[in-house]
Amino acid sequence: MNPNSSDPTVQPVPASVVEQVDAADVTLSNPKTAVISLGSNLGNRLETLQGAVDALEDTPGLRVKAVSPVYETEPWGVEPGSQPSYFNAVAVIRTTLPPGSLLERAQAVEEAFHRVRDERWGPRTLDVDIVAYAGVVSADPELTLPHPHAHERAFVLAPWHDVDPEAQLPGQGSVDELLSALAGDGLTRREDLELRLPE
Ligand SMILES: Nc1ncnc2c1ncn2[C@@H]1O[C@H](COP(=O)(O)OP(=O)(O)OP(=O)(O)O)[C@@H](O)[C@H]1O
Ligand SMILES: Nc1nc2c(c(=O)[nH]1)N=C(CO)CN2
Repeated sequence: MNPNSSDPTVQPVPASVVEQVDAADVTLSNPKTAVISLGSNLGNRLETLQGAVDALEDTPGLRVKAVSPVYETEPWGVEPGSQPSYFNAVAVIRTTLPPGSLLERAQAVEEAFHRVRDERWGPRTLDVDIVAYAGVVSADPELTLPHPHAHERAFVLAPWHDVDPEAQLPGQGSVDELLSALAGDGLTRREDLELRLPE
């Protein structure tokens, strides 16, 4: 006899709960690769980018697998000369965090570096964007995947290409081709600077 069938306190688990638990198990046991873009154009830009890499590594369920070279870049999307130049880099991570939790962590790291949100594309101590999360494609404005501007930003594609020349931007094509289609102006690889991969 089924031992539960005579126990009135044991309710069947609703299918929706089983689905959620299964989905969580899949995430927990199955780390995903994600690409994070880092940018800074205020304060000590290199120190801030390194701090962000270290803070990401300090996140439970997240490992930084690669950090790109550092690029000095002209501010994109704003009046030329209206802001200081950026330092940009990308980090490739493996994580068991689902996308929404990764975004929360990214925003907490920005806040730790005193990021102030006022104007769109305004100058900032630190910007941490999720460029891509596994092959996920989503139009959710809270978390659009891949990042809605990634395909048109050489400051994202060039460092990503450096660490993964075969990379694909889900729904957009190869990073190599997307990068070739953009003028590489306003981007200088800073050979004299380096971000450390946390140990
Ligand atoms: N892939 C993504 N990565 C980070 N934030 C995202 C993403 N998709 C949507 N967002 C949303 O965008 C909002 C604004 O982000 P943020 O202030 O960093 O924009 P921004 O850096 O000024 O511009 P951009 O998003 O074009 O880089 C965030 O609150 C977040 O919810
Ligand atoms: N060069 C450069 N330009 C930008 C950057 C950035 O990181 N680098 N970030 C922006 C908003 O996320 C807007 N413009």
